[in-house]
Amino acid sequence: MLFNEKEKTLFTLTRDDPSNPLASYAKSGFELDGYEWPSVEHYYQAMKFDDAEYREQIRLAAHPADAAKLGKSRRHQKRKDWKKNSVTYMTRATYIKARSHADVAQMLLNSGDMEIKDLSQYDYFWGSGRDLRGENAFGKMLMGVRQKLRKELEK
Ligand SMILES: Nc1c(N[C@@H]2O[C@H](COP(=O)(O)O)[C@@H](O)[C@H]2O)[nH]c(=O)[nH]c1=O
Repeated sequence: MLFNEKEKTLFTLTRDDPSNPLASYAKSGFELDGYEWPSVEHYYQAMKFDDAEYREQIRLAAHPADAAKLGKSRRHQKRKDWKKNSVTYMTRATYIKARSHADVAQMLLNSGDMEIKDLSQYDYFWGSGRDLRGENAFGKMLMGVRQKLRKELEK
């Protein structure tokens, strides 16, 4: 049946689902650049800014959603090179999270060669948008990290 085949080749999630270990909102902490980060989202949002004090405020946010809100503030200027580097920061944090939590790495590796899609309806960059034609940058990033983890296992 077509439906079943589709199920086998597609792995879906949404970036802001704290209950999914692969989401950036998952509360799986890790250490990076000399600090403890409560989630990938905290790190990603903090890295938007040069202002160390504001970064620290984001790092200490109670919930990934609060970190995201602070990251969207128009009162604080984002780094000029942010758009160019945003995917790199999301990738770095996700990779370090997976290296710090064996169960997260395993979950990603268990997805095999399935296409990973972020189904976020309102996000045409990280997600797939309402019409599923979005960039799916979050899903692509996860597939890249999966590839890297797999290569490291082969060594
Ligand atoms: N980071 C990014 C975009 N982010 C866009 O801005 C929204 C909020 O961004 P964020 O806080 O980064 O998740 C996000 O939902 C997405 O639509 N867009 C792009 O073309 N290229 C990027 O590199």
